[in-house]
Amino acid sequence: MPTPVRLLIHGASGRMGRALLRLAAQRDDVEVAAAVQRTVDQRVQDGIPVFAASELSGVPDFDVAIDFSLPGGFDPVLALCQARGRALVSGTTGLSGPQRAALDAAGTRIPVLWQANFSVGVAVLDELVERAAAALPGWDCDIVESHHVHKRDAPSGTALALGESAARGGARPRYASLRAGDIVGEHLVQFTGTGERIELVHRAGDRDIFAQGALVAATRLAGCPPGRYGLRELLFPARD
Ligand SMILES: NC(=O)C1=CN([C@@H]2O[C@H](COP(=O)(O)OP(=O)(O)OC[C@H]3O[C@@H](n4cnc5c(N)ncnc54)[C@H](OP(=O)(O)O)[C@@H]3O)[C@@H](O)[C@H]2O)C=CC1
Ligand SMILES: O=C(O)C1=N[C@H](C(=O)O)C[C@H](O)C1
Repeated sequence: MPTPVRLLIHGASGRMGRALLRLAAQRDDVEVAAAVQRTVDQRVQDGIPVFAASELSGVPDFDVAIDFSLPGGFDPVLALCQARGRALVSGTTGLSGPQRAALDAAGTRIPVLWQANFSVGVAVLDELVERAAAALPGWDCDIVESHHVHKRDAPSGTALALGESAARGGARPRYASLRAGDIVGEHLVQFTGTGERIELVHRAGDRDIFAQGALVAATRLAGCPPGRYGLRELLFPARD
């Protein structure tokens, strides 16, 4: 049995962080070295040491940090990974242009994977959107995303990433956002011509799909050379 990959879970008390901790506990290829959240009320949880964001420099050694926090928490965890020479998997959305540039720069020193959406279904949707956009010149392209009322960024990271794929295919996407109830995440990409319409839609029913994707990506990123990695090349290595 190979040695488990040691994880730092950053954003541990959040909706995604809780799913990551629960699913990591069910796997034998990872172990959680530490959990980090903005504020701490319990120093140890289920045997895992918990640190406040202000204590980040004191976390024990780890192989890969998994970050699902907020843009305000992103810079410190990226800096920590670079200082320690450790890999980073991040799904935090709403990052600024400079933060995205810092990710690219970090890829020259450590293995880095940032992905707006860690579900397999959205990875496939992304391919379909680019192909549809290329095949439908002149059609309108609208991306409608729906999420729970607690989500802060809009359009969602996924909507923006799908829009980039549509643009690569030649479309000029427009965006609309809906915040309602407890919707986990839905993305509709609609291509409209004259007298006809194509709708490509992905509906996430459970955050576990994102958490599983991030955990698998972390196990594959551990031990990789420095670089800026994509989810598809880690999940489907034979295809890319
Ligand atoms: N790429 C993907 O597949 C997905 C991405 N996301 C993205 O992941 C992020 C988290 O989502 P979600 O779990 O719903 O959010 P939550 O608000 O539920 O959780 C946020 C977490 O980050 C922590 N946090 C907030 N600010 C900081 C900071 N400055 N430093 C360190 N930790 C901080 C919070 O700690 P505390 O509780 O102490 O405030 C909490 O643990 C969002 O950007 C979301 O868009 C979500 C789902 C899937
Ligand atoms: O905040 C969320 O919940 C989600 N955020 C990601 C995004 O911004 O696209 C991914 C997913 O849709 C859930």
